[in-house]
Amino acid sequence: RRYVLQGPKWSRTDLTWSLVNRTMPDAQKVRMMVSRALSVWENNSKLTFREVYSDQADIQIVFARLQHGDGYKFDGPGQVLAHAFYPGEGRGGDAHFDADETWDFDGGADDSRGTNFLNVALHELGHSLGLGHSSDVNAIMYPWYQNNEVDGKLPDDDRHGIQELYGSKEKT
Ligand SMILES: CC(C)C[C@H](CC(=O)NO)C(=O)N[C@H]1Cc2cn(c3ccccc23)CCCCCCNC1=O
Ligand SMILES: [Ca+2]
Ligand SMILES: [Zn+2]
Ligand SMILES: [Zn+2]
Repeated sequence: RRYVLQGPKWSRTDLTWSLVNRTMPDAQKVRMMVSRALSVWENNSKLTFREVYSDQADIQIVFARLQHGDGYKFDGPGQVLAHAFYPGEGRGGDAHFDADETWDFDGGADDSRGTNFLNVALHELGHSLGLGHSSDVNAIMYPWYQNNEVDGKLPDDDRHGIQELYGSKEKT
């Protein structure tokens, strides 16, 4: 067990999410990738996710740059790529992505077209669900970005972490 369970967890398993920057370029690709990242967590737990178009969503997805109102300012291109808040009311669960990064929303296997948004979204949404960082270098929750192909399969350490929080899917 290398992952860290970070305190609070959601008291519900049916959660909602919403993309705040609805008119940003590539908004459709962003929504698709967020949905793919959430289904990876959904497939390995009892959690279910539903997209809503409201700022009342449990998990708000935000693209912002530098100072953006939460005291954790971003730093321009590179360095910190994103951050997220652990489960809770208000900004709890929200995931913020640095708008100054060159994001690749098409799931490129190398970083030739930019930083793989799907990988970063998987990591941030892990925090949104209550997972801290892992010392397992192969884990999604490892604190350093790596463009590792996850197509659907969650590394063991991350799966153990999410199942400790929210159980595993009923064996059908
Ligand atoms: C895991 C990731 C999706 C989210 C994490 C932040 C995080 O944990 N959010 O929940 C992140 O951005 N980590 C930095 C950590 C980091 C690496 N370096 C840095 C140089 C300066 C500042 C930070 C870093 C060395 C240079 C590479 C910089 C580009 C990649 N950046 C990182 O890997
Ligand atoms: Ca940055
Ligand atoms: Zn923020
Ligand atoms: Zn992190």
